[in-house]
Amino acid sequence: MPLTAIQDYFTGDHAICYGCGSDNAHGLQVRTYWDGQYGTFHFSPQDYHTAFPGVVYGGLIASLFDCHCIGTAVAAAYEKEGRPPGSDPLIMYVTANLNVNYLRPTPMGSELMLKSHIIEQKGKKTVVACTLSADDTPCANATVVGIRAT
Ligand SMILES: CCCCC/C=C\C/C=C\C/C=C\C/C=C\CCCC(=O)SCCNC(=O)CCNC(=O)[C@H](O)C(C)(C)COP(=O)(O)OP(=O)(O)OC[C@H]1O[C@@H](n2cnc3c(N)ncnc32)[C@H](O)[C@@H]1OP(=O)(O)O
Repeated sequence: MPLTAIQDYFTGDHAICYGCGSDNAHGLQVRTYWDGQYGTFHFSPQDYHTAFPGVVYGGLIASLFDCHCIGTAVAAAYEKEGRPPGSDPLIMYVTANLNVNYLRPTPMGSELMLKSHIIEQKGKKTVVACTLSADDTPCANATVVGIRAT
């Protein structure tokens, strides 16, 4: 597992994203650690991330999937080109499609783990799959279609 998340290489206009921008003090600070096969991210929901008593808000979960999967697409694209992550010219993807399945209520009070992998890299399109687990139990999964923007 790398010590630096892919989002930590983003600067300036690329660091303001609500989901993953390091310069966005109100953001979620999603961080994707790509090991060449999987992207991993841990997140601890706060009290204000609640939907129902004891249950994490689903829109938050969608946002975590969104930026973690785009981060996975970016990291995998650097690897495919044989370039160090974050090197210029910067590789960036945007979300074309985000599909979430909520399998069971995601509990508050547990650290969530998101684990992503690449389904397809073809031209400017990358498809990423991801599972969100709490206490080793899958609570939601997602597929994200990312399109290369830069
Ligand atoms: C909005 C982007 C502006 C430019 C951004 C530039 C730099 C970014 C700057 C800062 C960002 C920094 C950090 C951010 C990190 C993470 C961001 C979080 C993610 C987001 O928050 S990001 C915001 C939400 N996001 C949008 O605001 C996108 C709005 N949208 C569009 O800008 C276009 O819609 C676009 C570009 C998506 C596609 O336009 P296009 O013309 O390139 O597409 P095209 O027709 O060529 O299709 C090519 C292949 O994509 C497939 N494809 C296309 N659309 C699809 C869909 N909806 N579902 C499934 N597959 C789809 C086709 O089927 C084909 O696949 P195939 O090749 O296999 O046939």
